[in-house]
Amino acid sequence: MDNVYILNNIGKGSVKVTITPTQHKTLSHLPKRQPVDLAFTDLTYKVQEGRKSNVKTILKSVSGRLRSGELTAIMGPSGAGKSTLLNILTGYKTSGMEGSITVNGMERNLSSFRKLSCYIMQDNQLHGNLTVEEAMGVATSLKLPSSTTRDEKEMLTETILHTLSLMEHRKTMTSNLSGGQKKRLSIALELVNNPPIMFFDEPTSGLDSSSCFQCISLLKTLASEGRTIICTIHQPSARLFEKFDHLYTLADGQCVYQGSTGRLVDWLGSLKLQCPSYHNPASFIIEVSCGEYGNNTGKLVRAIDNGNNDIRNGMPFPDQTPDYNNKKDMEVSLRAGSNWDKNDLSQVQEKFKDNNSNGANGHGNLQNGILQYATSEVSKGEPLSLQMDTDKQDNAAAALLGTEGSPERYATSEWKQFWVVLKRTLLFSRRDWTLMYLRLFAHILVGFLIGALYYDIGDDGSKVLSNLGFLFFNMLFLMYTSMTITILSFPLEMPVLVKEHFNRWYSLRSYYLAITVSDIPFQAIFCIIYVVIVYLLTSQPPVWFRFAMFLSSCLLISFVAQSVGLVVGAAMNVQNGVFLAPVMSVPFLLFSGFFVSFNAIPVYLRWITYLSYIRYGFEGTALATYSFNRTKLQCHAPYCHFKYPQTTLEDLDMEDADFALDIAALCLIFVLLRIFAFLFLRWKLKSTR
Ligand SMILES: Nc1ncnc2c1ncn2[C@@H]1O[C@H](COP(=O)(O)OP(=O)(O)OP(=O)(O)O)[C@@H](O)[C@H]1O
Repeated sequence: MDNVYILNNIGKGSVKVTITPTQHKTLSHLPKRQPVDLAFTDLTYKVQEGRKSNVKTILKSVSGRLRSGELTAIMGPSGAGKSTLLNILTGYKTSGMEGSITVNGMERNLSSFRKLSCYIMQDNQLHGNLTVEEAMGVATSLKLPSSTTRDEKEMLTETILHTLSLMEHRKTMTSNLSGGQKKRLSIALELVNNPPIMFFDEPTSGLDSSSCFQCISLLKTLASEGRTIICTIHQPSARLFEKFDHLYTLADGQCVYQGSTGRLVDWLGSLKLQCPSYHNPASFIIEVSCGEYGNNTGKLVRAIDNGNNDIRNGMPFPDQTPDYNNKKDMEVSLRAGSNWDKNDLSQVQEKFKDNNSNGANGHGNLQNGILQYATSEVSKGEPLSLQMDTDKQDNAAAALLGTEGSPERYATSEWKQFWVVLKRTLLFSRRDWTLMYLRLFAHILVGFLIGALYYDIGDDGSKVLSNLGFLFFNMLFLMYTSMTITILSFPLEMPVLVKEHFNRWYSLRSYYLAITVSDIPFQAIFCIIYVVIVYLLTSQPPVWFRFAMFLSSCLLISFVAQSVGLVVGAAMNVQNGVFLAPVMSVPFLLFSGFFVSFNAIPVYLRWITYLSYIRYGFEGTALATYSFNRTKLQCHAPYCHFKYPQTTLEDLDMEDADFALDIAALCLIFVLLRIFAFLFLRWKLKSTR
């Protein structure tokens, strides 16, 4: 409320002055979401180490409560298990885990949970070739339902950018943003659909102290609007530490402290661990956990029962799980608003009691975003459920029960996702100098070089062997250019894909289809330019149908090689891919029919020729050049052995070869490789988790 002051202005009577308190930047245009509390009980995480059945226990039956409206720090010495705990809570890691994780008192359903949460990883995982505004455009297109209008999306983008102080950088390429700005952009992108739970892996890493403070202040604001904000952090400064509401500390995979940051020193004092005056409590708890004051881990773990006990009363946290087998409980929960107990203002106040001492704004700050919704509904004095239509009740029930995911896994249809990712990839390609202009330049340059080397040999009966060398070189060039560019560029996409796919921006299918389709037109244009140059300069038969056959063989070879690049890029990293792909191509080159004709290959090795896509391409271009009753070639030498094209085909063992079969084989290999690449990609996504 505005404060009105009456000031006496000497000689002119009184003047009324209105002082409006500074407004917090708010996120009032975000979609409304329900607040969410997260609890975990007896969480154990084990990994298999080495080949032998050595099992390493990383998290040892830890428990904890992470509440909405609070900024929680997960701290601990290096190797204590912070990242592991975060990965498990986000659902990023699922195998090897035991124990229970509940969301608002209900057993977590991972599919529903991933729609409620977002995970912002340590390295910002942003596409460098987009401006801030474009990146936000992609996020709003993918993360908001299609029913959202363009104006609404723009307003939302503006609000978020304004709140996160990125408005003046909206035209800046993300690659040119500072570390702190990149971090804020990562948050801005995920804020689009207003997830009630946000996880951050070391959000302050790589930032200077001022940016660290800004970043944590921002997280604090997000939390004070009702979100559950959880982040791992390495030893924050005292000023930064004060910003956190809740602290969860791990040592050697066990919980040594869980509670408000304000109570930490007293709690440790009660266990005879006095924090020296003027010492940063955050450093002190880490030092204690590291054993610098003796071995106190066991004592701390027991005092808090490994995270089971509430330090406020030393008692175990109450069990919040409602009995949803009981239909009545379920009805009561939905109807009387008990499912959203967090919407009960009195409970919100209760929750924030602990933080008021800690400088938190309590519910005074909860005007916007999540709790605005909650409190406004309650303030009307009606139970929330009475204001929900039947559909909403069903959805709420499904989400709570976790028995079935909401019918829509993603905010938009797969067609829309495909279209948005395709447009984004085309934009990158246009802006990527290496990908586009260097490739174009290479095709033109090599085209003219080959044209000059094999100039006018196409119709010369004495130079047929050179012409076959030219045909083989075409295969080699097109194969390597399209394969290596994919091997080099595709793995770089992986971290962004992992983040965006995990945060439910799009399905892997739509992403894969979009990137598969996006490079085909460019590859086709480069290949056509190259083929036109070499075909004309080397004087291959000037017949349209032969040119079309020649071109289609070359096009298919480059598409197939690109697919090989995708398979390799999806299955391994750049270093391995760049070495292995050319090495693996050697057998295909040897069995292409250029070095050894089919009949000369030992019978037991002939099967390899059927797998060699180079063979089909080489055969296709050879048939386009010498088959289909081509008339005899010119001969400017005393004797031309290959004057008759039929002789060339006989020497190559291609007299019975079928061009249609070559094309069909290339198409089949193309489709199979694309399917393999998809399967590898899916496996890679799972295995990185
Ligand atoms: N897949 C794995 N195989 C073997 N050990 C693992 C595996 N994953 C994690 N660890 C071990 O588990 C322990 C906890 O790892 P984690 O990354 O969670 O620690 P952290 O607390 O985040 O450390 P830091 O602060 O240094 O990042 C470490 O000792 C680590 O070596």
